[in-house]
Amino acid sequence: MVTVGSSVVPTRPGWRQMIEVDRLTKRYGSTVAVDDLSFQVLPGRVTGFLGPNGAGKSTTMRAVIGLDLPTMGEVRINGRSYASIRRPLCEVGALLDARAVHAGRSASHHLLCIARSNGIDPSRVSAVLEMVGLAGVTRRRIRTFSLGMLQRLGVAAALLGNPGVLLFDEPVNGLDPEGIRWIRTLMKQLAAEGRTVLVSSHLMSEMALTADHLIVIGRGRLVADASVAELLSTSSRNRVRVRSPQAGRLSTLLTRDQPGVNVQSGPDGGLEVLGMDAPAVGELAAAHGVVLHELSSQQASLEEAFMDLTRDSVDYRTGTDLLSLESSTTPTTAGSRP
Ligand SMILES: Nc1ncnc2c1ncn2[C@@H]1O[C@H](COP(=O)(O)OP(=O)(O)OP(=O)(O)O)[C@@H](O)[C@H]1O
Repeated sequence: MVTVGSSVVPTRPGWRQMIEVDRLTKRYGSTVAVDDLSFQVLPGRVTGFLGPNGAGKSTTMRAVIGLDLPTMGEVRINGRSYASIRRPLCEVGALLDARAVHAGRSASHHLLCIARSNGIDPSRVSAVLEMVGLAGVTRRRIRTFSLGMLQRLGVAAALLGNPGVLLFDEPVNGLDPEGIRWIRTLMKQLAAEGRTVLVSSHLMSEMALTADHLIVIGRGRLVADASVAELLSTSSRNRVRVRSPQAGRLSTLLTRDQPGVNVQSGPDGGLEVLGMDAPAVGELAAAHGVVLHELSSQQASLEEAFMDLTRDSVDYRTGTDLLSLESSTTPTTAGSRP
């Protein structure tokens, strides 16, 4: 049984911690993985960490927990470096690589070893295994675990010290729909308890449901630091759908003398208008006596907004992607920057 709730993980008044990434640069030889990156992750909300493949998300997360030393800049957790925290697992929990476990151990032995070496009460082991839904397989060797089970075990390890700061790198990888839903609920619950939650994912639809705030990076640099709503509202793919028995005339009116307005025909004879909001379309139609049968604002999806934002920082692109970019008529929109 999966249990997520404040009855299992009590709220602690000390959970007002924040992660500060301050002018972080990380180079591996000639590769600049992270490039003068600054942002803050605040408590009480789920912060999604997005970026194309190779953008530097994992490197940044590793730097937060001291696994990678910055080439320049620093990362602070509540004002201190990870190395200076006396009992790190009780302040910061992280799931970065679910496969990085001793496969010959059982789930409970694995967690017990971590608990012992970090001065954590061993009673937490059964508590966290219960929380992540692995209570029925505590004695099974980890080598028999599926990827989804490994992810759950990694989440259990991150929660072991009941920390106020949590980092999850692609936690839904390998999870089934029930598992994805469970992770979503868990993230929100942890944030609602006042913790600081940073989670990376490539699943935009999932991020749209889970995150309150987004940090988007591309080629190691900050692209956007904004709420989900702000980010969606700035997308150039926001459009107005309009249907009219005088569609041809309306289309001419919309594009005539209106720089930046783009009108496309939909399959049902409707029009999709980019570069103008719904009230302006309605007023223009009314001023010229054009009858409207439908007028609605269509918001871009997070995936569309993400594609806009990161268009210039995608390192790996297929031929099909290139074709669709070339045929795209909409300009790139930058999100709000701090
Ligand atoms: N240990 C390393 N040695 C050399 N290069 C590395 C190392 N770790 C990461 N890189 C490089 O740094 C860049 C950023 O990688 P990173 O894994 O942080 O990106 P990411 O955003 O997490 O990518 P993905 O979404 O594909 O997981 C990439 O070009 C990667 O090849």
